Amino acid sequence: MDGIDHLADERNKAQFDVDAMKIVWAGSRHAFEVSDRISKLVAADPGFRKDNRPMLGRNELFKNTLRKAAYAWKRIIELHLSEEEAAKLRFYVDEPAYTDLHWGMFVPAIKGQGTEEQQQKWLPLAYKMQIIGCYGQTELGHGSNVQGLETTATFDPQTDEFVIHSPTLTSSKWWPGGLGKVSTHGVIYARLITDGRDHGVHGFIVQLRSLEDHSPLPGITVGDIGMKFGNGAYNTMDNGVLRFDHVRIPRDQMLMRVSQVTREGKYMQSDVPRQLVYGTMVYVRQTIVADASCALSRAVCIATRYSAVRRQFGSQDGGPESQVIDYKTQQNRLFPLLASAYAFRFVGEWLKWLYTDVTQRLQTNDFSTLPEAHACTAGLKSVTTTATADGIEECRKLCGGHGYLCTSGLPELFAVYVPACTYEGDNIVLLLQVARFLMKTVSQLGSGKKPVGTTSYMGQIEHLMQCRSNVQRAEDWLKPSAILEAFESRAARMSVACAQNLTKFTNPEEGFAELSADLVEAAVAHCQLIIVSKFIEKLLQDIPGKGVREQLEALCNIYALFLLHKHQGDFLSTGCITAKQASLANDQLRSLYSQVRPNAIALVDAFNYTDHFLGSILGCYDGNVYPKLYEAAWKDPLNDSVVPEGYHEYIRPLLKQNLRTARL
Ligand SMILES: CCCCCCCCCCCCCCCCCCCCCC(=O)SCCNC(=O)CCNC(=O)[C@H](O)C(C)(C)COP(=O)(O)OP(=O)(O)OC[C@H]1O[C@@H](n2cnc3c(N)ncnc32)[C@H](O)[C@@H]1OP(=O)(O)O
Ligand SMILES: Cc1cc2nc3c(=O)[nH]c(=O)nc-3n(C[C@H](O)[C@H](O)[C@H](O)COP(=O)(O)OP(=O)(O)OC[C@H]3O[C@@H](n4cnc5c(N)ncnc54)[C@H](O)[C@@H]3O)c2cc1C
Repeated sequence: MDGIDHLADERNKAQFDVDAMKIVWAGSRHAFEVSDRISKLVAADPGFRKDNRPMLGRNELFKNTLRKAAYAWKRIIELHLSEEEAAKLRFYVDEPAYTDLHWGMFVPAIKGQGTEEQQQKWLPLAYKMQIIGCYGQTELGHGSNVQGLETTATFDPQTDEFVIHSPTLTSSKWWPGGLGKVSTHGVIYARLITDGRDHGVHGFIVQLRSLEDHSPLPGITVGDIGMKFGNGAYNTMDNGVLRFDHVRIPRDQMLMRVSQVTREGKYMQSDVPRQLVYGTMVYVRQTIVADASCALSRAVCIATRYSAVRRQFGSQDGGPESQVIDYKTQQNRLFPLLASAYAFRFVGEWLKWLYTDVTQRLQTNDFSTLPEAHACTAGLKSVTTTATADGIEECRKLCGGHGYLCTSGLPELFAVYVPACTYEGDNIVLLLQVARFLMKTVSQLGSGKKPVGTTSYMGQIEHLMQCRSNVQRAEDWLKPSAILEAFESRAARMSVACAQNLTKFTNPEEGFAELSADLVEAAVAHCQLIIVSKFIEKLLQDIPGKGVREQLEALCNIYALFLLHKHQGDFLSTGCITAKQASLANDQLRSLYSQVRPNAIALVDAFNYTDHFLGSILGCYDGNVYPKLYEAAWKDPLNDSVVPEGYHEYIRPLLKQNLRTARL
């Protein structure tokens, strides 16, 4: 606007090499270069404009999304983008659309659960988008309880077909993204019935709409489920409702990697565990952890830049007022979120590695790490999305009144992000899965079976049950060993306490239900330990760039000590630390905030977000907030006329009537 960088002084204060940090954030130089190039390409293309989203009605908004998705595909083809580049392009276009489900769930479901033959048949069509697919699992009556789904797929040996049917209202598919108006096909989850026997839930590829004129095929009723939370926001997505009336599909459209139905109608199970039917969810949960770091870093970037621009109180001798970022209360709310964004980035990287590893093992029929992969993806999805949704809302408050304006970008980000706490598994339901895994691990401790992976700390259970932290000075909390011991003993003691309480119940399931709130807390403690320990492990790697390691160490300590402060009750009640040590941790935290303060703007610059992607006046790179806010206000449709529409109908008569009343 005025070409001046209003945050230049802040950028000059940085004590580290921001370009080197950009590479750490991106994961590698290659990832950085791809991300940088594609984000700029999207930002420069008017076809991807998004600032008008909150003003559009549903039909207009949806059509606009269809246009953008088609345009994105055209650009992907024209520019010969690789799979990685195309995924980045969709990410930077930053508009939820049916393509998320097509690429994010439909394709992975066929890859993970289809046989070689099925993959060869369906994947090329999906890759070219000659068919568009969704993931049709949740029903009106059941989402969390997958085993409770009611849709049926009954084998008809006469015709070698399955008959897909919705027997009740509650069996209507409800929520699948992309289903409402776009998908031509779906991976539909239904109870498999052969010869009168129910074999539980399996996946089937079902064509839903004609490839000629897009009308629903016979026996299929399909539509959108209606407006969702927040204007614009997730309403770009056509979450759908779907009912089947005895729809017939060929037998070879059941996804048959896990189990098969023969021509004669015989049900056969491979030696693959049945939980692989849930494999797509494990995959998506892993990607959601990486998405959490993106969404949180985006909100934190906005709040940090604006906190450096915004001044309130504290003027001395007519000088400028204080930047709100200098208030310790602001730092105490903002810097742990900045640290969390980095923490989630690194745990996301690790989880991707774990997922790749388990996938490779599955290919050789090694299923040994599947339970841990399930527990880690479920638990980390839950903990990171909860913290991110809360964090985005905190960032809105950190921006004061202006944070409530759509032009801050925060209301829309919150509205789009918050269902992540529910979709792909309700966060509490997922933590209960982690708790089951932990109780199993604790119960096996005496059996000589060594806990491995993320539960290997339980191998030193005797030490962890009685150790006392030896922190004596605030600086002692900077030692990774002190932090790890405190987090490990807290997690171990909470799990063991739950396990001991469970033994008081004759019926273990009753006990589990009664103690579920405590079990969820134990699961959170375990997941937070994973995040802290993966951040510490990241610091053991070679980290080039002046001052980069020091900044990451400070952020790692902030993340850990902030959690320790927030969950003091756990640490104190389990006797892992004393009240004095808790207070020392808090002292250390304050001093870490002072260390991070001069680097705060550079630390958010390292995310390398374009102004287009951020979509926020408060977070714009040059910090020139006020003129931009002022100018944007005048662009609101309400300001198209000076006297509003409706004046003559509703305002003028009121004013006249008031005059008459006043004269009386
Ligand atoms: C506009 C502005 C800007 C834009 C800005 C953008 C910025 C922000 C960016 C945001 C962008 C986002 C983009 C992403 C797109 C996403 C789109 C949304 C997609 C959402 C899709 C969905 O929402 S799709 C449906 C997901 N729906 C669930 O998620 C159901 C949960 N419900 C279950 O998942 C099961 O129901 C549940 C509970 C396990 C019990 O299952 P159950 O009853 O069968 O099993 P049991 O509990 O009895 O467990 C028996 C044994 O199975 C073991 N086990 C269980 N699960 C296992 C597994 N998965 N793998 C291995 N093992 C497993 C367990 O550990 C036990 O093991 P053991 O026997 O050894 O103890
Ligand atoms: C935006 C969005 C997009 C979605 N996209 C898709 C999609 O593409 N495909 C698809 O198939 N589905 C999709 N879903 C559905 C989603 O996966 C489910 O909503 C989710 O799994 C939660 O299930 P539910 O709605 O049945 O919640 P419920 O289980 O009914 O949850 C209600 C409450 O009950 C609690 N609760 C439930 N069970 C237990 C328990 N055992 N113990 C303690 N508390 C419990 C929960 O914590 C929650 O507080 C989407 C949902 C949303 C919001």
